[in-house]
Amino acid sequence: MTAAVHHQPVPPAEGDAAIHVREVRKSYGAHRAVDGVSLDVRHGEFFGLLGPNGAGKTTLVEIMEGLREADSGEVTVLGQSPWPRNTALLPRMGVQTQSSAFFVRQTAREHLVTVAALYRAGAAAADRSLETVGLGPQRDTLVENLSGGQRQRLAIASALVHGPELIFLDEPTAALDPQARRDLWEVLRTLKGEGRTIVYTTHHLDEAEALCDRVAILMAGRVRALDSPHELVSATGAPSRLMLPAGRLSPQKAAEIPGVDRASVQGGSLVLETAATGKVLQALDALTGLDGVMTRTATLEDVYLELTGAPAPDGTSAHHHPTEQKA
Ligand SMILES: Nc1ncnc2c1ncn2[C@@H]1O[C@H](COP(=O)(O)OP(=O)(O)OP(=O)(O)O)[C@@H](O)[C@H]1O
Repeated sequence: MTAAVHHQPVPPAEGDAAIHVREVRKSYGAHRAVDGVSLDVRHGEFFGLLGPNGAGKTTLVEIMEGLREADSGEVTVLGQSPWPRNTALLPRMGVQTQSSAFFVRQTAREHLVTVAALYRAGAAAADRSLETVGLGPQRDTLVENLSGGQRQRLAIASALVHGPELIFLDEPTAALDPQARRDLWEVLRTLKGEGRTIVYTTHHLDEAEALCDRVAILMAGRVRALDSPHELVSATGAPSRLMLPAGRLSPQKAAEIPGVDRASVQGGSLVLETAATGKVLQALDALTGLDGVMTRTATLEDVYLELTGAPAPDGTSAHHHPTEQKA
């Protein structure tokens, strides 16, 4: 894939958020899929939507995209209401979903040219998008003969072909091999660099941490946390782990080091959990030296597991994670 997108950069937007969501609710029968969500996505922001299966991510995104009507609440996208279906918004938005439809009897390029034409964009735009997602070599392959990962890239190219200022991507890397995944990250960073706003649904926490300016973690239809990955990780109580070769120090002795919360042997390593990494490293240095000692600090995945693992019957957080976004 090439990171060069070559579409017109988006002019800097002023003022209001790209997406404004207030107290949005949507039920299917008695089931509250989205249960009072409020959030803003800023212009030019790379915004991640995370949460377990069934948390309400797709429902919320479809409401933003104008594909679904909310039962109540307020939604504004690029300054307009997306519902009832707002055709003025379509050229400004790109949407990739898990169930993207294709013209399977066409080649990859023909498919993209067809999609581009729907937006009054020319064949050159189709060619650019093909290159952007690394499908140049498959341009003349029938869509029905593309691999799963290649189809996924074609879906992404279809979402980008008209140079939209707001892009919705739903698990875009789900079927990609590790190299294609990293390549797509570069493409996405370039899109962001061009000033585009990206709403990104993913189950890959490493991806959210590497790409997103802010993430919202949804659970049972509610926002359980919303902030930058860095702030969420800083605010978490998840410990850092220090690992040293087992046998160098007994777990009992390690547990006595001030600041060590837990010491256990896992595989060939002695693993120390601590919230006071510096202090424990100093003590270890004096006891055994630091050769071969590895540290693993808390990640967004730790935050996510801590949040989503905890029961929340009333939807509030038992932890001290910020649920209010900073303006
Ligand atoms: N059309 C529908 N009719 C009835 N129930 C639905 C419908 N769509 C979704 N639901 C239910 O609403 C809840 C939220 O679903 P949604 O697809 O929004 O979750 P999600 O966070 O996108 O999940 P996943 O990570 O599995 O894609 C789920 O319990 C789901 O079963």
